[in-house]
Amino acid sequence: MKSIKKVYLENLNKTFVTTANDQVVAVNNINLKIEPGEFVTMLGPSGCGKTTTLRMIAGFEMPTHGNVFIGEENVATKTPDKRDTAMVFQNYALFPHMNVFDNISYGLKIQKRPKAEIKERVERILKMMKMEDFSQRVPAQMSGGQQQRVSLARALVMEPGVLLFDEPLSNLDAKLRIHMRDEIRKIQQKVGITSIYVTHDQEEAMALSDRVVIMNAGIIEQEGTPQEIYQRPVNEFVANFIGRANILDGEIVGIDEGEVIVNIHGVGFTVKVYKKFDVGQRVRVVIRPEGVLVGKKDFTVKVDKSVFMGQNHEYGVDFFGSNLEISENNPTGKTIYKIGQQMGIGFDQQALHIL
Ligand SMILES: Nc1ncnc2c1ncn2[C@@H]1O[C@H](COP(=O)(O)OP(=O)(O)OP(=O)(O)O)[C@@H](O)[C@H]1O
Repeated sequence: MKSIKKVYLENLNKTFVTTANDQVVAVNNINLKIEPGEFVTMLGPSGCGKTTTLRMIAGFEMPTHGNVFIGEENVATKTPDKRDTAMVFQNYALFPHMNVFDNISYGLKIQKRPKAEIKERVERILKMMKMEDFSQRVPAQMSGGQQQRVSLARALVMEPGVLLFDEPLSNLDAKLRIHMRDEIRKIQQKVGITSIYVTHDQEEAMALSDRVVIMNAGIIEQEGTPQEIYQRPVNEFVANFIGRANILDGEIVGIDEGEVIVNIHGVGFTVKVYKKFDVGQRVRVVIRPEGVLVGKKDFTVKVDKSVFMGQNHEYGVDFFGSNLEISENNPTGKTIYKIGQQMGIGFDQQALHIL
């Protein structure tokens, strides 16, 4: 395997000019460092600029301005073949008339590698991906998941410094997506290759990544480990985009080292903080549905929704005129509250996060 490369995007911008002569800022001066061997996912709503960013890394799109470093080299204006990257596409992009072996070996043939080397490399990848038995099949004789594995093998066989994924699992059904994402992660860790992955599926991003980059309207809202993004979102956009979030009004009423006391509708909670707050400051507080505790006495609320989901019981309650979502884990043997009933609740202080 050749060297595993770092990637650095510096003030990267892409402004499209439409046929009506409107300017669309798809990517707005983003900066991002990706370490060698890291698996980074770009996640965001439709139109946020994640695909355009990936395509600028691959060389399918030229930046309006800014730089793309792959390793030490600035490749911003180079064609895709002059960059040390390989891409796995959403639609697999396999040659329909070629069998698996020929699809995987295509890039190496273009590079005019010796026949024996091609055979050895393709067979090694097929073995690693447990696809030896498929080598003579053509794409039409395989399932979507199998075709996507061929597409991944075709990228890996080139031994690129960076592997790029453009929503590779979107065309697969839910069960296969989970299986394939586990497989992608396993293979990526085995090979140790730097990987940049684009998706709009937050669960996929959390399951795959060392680091998640949340994009919105051409900018990066937050980057961090899946835990950081989920537990410590920097703003309401990120809190609402990743998982489900209840966002409550509160007021800082006390400050101690690394902690504050926040008053939420008359009840004080001690919360760990990561930035400076002042006494009297009005704040927004995030609590995930699983951080709301059923059976506590801090607040009495009325149940509007009560749904048994197996692993958890989902409630919706009226909390001072707004809806509060509650997810009670492992409901077996616990009291089930029905719509219209009163329920006592509290908040897990460790799960409260002040924006
Ligand atoms: N060739 C183009 N000409 C004009 N505008 C474009 C072009 N390509 C993309 N855009 C615009 O740039 C913005 C970002 O698009 P991009 O495809 O990067 O978003 P995305 O986050 O990948 O969305 P999706 O998840 O829907 O693919 C969008 O507003 C899109 O309409």
